[in-house]
Amino acid sequence: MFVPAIKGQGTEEQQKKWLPLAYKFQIIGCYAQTELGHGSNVQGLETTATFDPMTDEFVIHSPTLTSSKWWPGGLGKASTHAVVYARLITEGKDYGIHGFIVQLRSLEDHSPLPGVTLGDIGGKFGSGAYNSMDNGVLRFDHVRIPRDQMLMRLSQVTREGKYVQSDVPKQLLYGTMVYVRQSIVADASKALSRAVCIAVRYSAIRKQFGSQDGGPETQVLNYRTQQSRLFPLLASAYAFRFVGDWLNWLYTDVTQKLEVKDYSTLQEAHACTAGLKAVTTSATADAIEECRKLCGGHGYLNSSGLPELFAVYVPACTYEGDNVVLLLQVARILMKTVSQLTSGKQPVGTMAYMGKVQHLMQSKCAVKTAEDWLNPAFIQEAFEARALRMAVNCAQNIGQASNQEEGFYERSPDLLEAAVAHIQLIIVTKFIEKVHQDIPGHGVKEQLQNLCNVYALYTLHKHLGDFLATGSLTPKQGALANEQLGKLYAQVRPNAVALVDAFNYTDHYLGSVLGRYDGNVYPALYEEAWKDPLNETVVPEGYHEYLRPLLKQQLKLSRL
Ligand SMILES: CC/C=C\C/C=C\C/C=C\C/C=C\C/C=C\C/C=C\CC/C=C/C(=O)SCCNC(=O)CCNC(=O)[C@H](O)C(C)(C)COP(=O)(O)OP(=O)(O)OC[C@H]1O[C@@H](n2cnc3c(N)ncnc32)[C@H](O)[C@@H]1OP(=O)(O)O
Ligand SMILES: Cc1cc2nc3c(=O)[nH]c(=O)nc-3n(C[C@H](O)[C@H](O)[C@H](O)COP(=O)(O)OP(=O)(O)OC[C@H]3O[C@@H](n4cnc5c(N)ncnc54)[C@H](O)[C@@H]3O)c2cc1C
Repeated sequence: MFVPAIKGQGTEEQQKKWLPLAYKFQIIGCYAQTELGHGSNVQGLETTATFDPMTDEFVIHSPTLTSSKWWPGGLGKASTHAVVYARLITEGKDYGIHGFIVQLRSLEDHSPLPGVTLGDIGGKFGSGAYNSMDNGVLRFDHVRIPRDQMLMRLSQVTREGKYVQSDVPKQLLYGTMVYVRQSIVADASKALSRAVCIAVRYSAIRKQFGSQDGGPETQVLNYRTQQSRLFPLLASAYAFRFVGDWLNWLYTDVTQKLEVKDYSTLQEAHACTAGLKAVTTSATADAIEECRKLCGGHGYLNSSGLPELFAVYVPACTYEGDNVVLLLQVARILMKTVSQLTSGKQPVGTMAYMGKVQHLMQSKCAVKTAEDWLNPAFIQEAFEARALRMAVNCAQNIGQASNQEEGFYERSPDLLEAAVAHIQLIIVTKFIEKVHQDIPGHGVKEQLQNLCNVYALYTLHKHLGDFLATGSLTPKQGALANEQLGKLYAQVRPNAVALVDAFNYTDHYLGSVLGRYDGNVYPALYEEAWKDPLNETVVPEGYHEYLRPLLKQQLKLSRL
């Protein structure tokens, strides 16, 4: 995040000076934005950067305990420098949050520079899983940096202390977060596909019940309940991969447009990265835990690989923007778009469907049979109608409040659901678009088509209440979707293992005795148990101190 911050907010001169140092690890940087008192509310940060025209320097200061920087990854032990976000004050005026490059530690002996207090914030969730990351705390006591270490692409402070705003939108200050959020979506698919690979392979090996005439028991993968829990997660792993690829394209496109001062897609990039980050990370965190349960008792062992994956993954719901806060950003943009519909302004990009408001508010889904749900046009329209109607309902309810802000506050739980519906529509749309493309490999397209339908119909089934409440579907059509879903699971089953093998993960990368490619699960579990440090001694350390006195007492009593 140090590098993208300098790339996005630094001038060419600043990039030339700092980036080569960072690339060659001659300096190590971190992204110091969040404070003890404020993370989500960036405009509420308290650290100050006051310009001193006498010395041509900024004075970086932490005025309160709550202004201590708190969380930056790499800050605790490793970083020599940070991009610090602070309130810029010049000529007695507060100009709000800006980025500054600040050296924290000596390049000679790594000791903190004068006026800098720093350290690690302590152990984190999951007994050690994420603790290889040194998340840090940082305080400044009037630390001076040269004026040219303010990141000056978006605005400048002159030698005399005049504040000058460039002709670029100030939201570009948040650009680093947009960049990381888009990368988190692709990473969600990676984490989810790891968990699913473990659960699918193990479910093909694990057998319970169902033995007839002394024959083999049933592979748990053949149980309909196992399929209905696992295959939607498999489909989600593919869905997030495709939407992640698309988001990466969108981000590249926006970046190219920004270079020629075209800011027209900035809002679209913000809404899509924020919303997709929120929906994919929440779904992935839940899915990893579901995969643990799908692996029964053995899933709870560290050697299954799932506990560590979960512990490392769950903070993704919080870092780079709390998921609820991000979805409310999407909701704000949805409400803005709905309010502009009457003025004739045509929505664009992923909001374009809202332009069909007249049709979608009244359309009736034409599905009559379960097979009809295999038609992507029906799926697409059902998701569009649900998302648009939820957004319009929210807008109408907000309109009845005494003022917009109050209405938004009161309706925020509904707004959250409307934002999720909009984002799920994007995921479904991008999956449908993907399977319409030429896909090489015999039969691959057909498998992806199945997974696309599973993702869409499972999402529909899970959120059926939304579809019914908005009148986008009838209860009968909801039941037909569920019927079709069951048939799709049966079609996915024969290829389930191949569909996770296709992720091409090595055993080393998976780190799971349950997810081994060769399926040799039981010998591996047995062998792994003997590696437990508790098994280094046959008689445990505490035996003489704690167990023996108890046992001897029992022995004495039994002899009486
Ligand atoms: C064994 C191993 C096991 C497992 C491994 C397996 C798998 C791997 C697992 C995990 C790894 C996965 C991924 C790793 C990849 C990367 C992550 C790595 C580390 C994470 C490091 C984390 C870093 C951080 O967290 S940095 C801090 C992040 N902080 C935030 O996100 C703060 C959130 N808050 C905000 O963004 C803002 O405060 C706000 C909420 C948006 C509010 O802004 P503001 O107060 O200005 O107010 P408004 O809402 O009114 O907005 C004003 C205006 O601006 C527009 N806007 C807002 N944001 C943006 C934006 N980003 N871009 C463009 N425009 C924006 C907004 O729409 C308004 O516009 P209008 O004025 O037009 O309405
Ligand atoms: C592992 C990890 C790594 C991190 N790395 C970095 C880093 O490198 N650099 C950095 O600067 N920061 C980093 N962070 C900090 C991270 O970005 C913040 O923790 C995150 O943005 C959430 O902010 P918060 O902690 O202030 O949560 P809060 O905003 O305090 O959230 C608490 C609760 O309040 C709710 N809430 C908050 N505001 C609203 C609202 N307006 N409406 C409704 N509900 C609301 C949230 O949904 C949540 O339930 C990291 C955090 C973690 C966990």
